[in-house]
Amino acid sequence: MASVNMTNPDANNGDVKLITSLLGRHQDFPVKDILFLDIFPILLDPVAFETLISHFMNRLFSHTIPNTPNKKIDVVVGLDARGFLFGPIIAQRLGASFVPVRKPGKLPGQCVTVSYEKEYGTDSFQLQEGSIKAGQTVLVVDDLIATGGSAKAAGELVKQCGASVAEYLFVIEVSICEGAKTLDAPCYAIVKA
Ligand SMILES: O=P(O)(O)OC[C@H]1O[C@H](OP(=O)(O)OP(=O)(O)O)[C@H](O)[C@@H]1O
Ligand SMILES: Nc1ncnc2[nH]cnc12
Repeated sequence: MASVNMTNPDANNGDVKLITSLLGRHQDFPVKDILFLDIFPILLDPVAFETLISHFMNRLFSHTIPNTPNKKIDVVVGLDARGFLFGPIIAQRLGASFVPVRKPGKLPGQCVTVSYEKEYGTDSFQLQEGSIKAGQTVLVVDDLIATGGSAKAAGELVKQCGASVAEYLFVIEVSICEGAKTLDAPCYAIVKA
C-alpha cells in the first residue's frame, strides 16, 4: 500500500478530518510492503477519542440496523487487540454486553476456535462458550478492516453460537483490500484509506 487516498464521501466531515489527520502511518510495518495505519495517536487526545466514539454512536443511532429483531444490539464483540479499545465503550453506551474475541491461549474455559488469513499472515481467534447466547444480535467492532479475514472469522464464531452479526464497525477500511465485500452484514468505517 503506497499511499492513502481519501475516498470516503464523508471526507469533508469534521470528525472524519480530525480522525484522519491523527492516524499514524508506518511503511513496512510489521512486514515489508504494508503501510501500517496506527490508531493510537487518536487516543493521545481525549477530545479526538470522544469524537471518534460519538461518531460511532451517531452512526448507530441514526439508522435502523437491518436484522435486529428486537431493534437492539445485545452484544458488542471486540477483536483482539485493538477492538478492545473501542468495543467496551460502545457496549456501555448501547447498554449491551461486551464479549472479547481473542488470539489462541488467552481465554480460560471452553472456547470455540476458528483459523483465518489476514493482510499480513494467518491467525486463529477464540470466543468463550456461553458468552453469546443463541438468537442474540451482535455488533462486531475493530480498529481496521483490510482483507476482512479477521472480521469474517469473528462473524463465524458468532454464528457458531447461534447468534447473528447485524453490523461491523471499524475506524479504518483499507478499501483496496476489499474486505467489506467478504462480510455478510453491513460494514461501516469512519475513514476509508
Ligand atoms: O482485515 P484483516 O486483513 O484481517 O486485517 C485486520 C486485522 O489486523 C489487525 O490486527 P492484528 O491481527 O494485527 O492484531 P493486533 O490488533 O493484536 O495487532 C487489525 O487490528 C485487524 O484486527
Ligand atoms: N495496514 C494495516 N494497518 C494497521 N493494521 C492492519 N491490520 C491489517 N492491515 C493493517
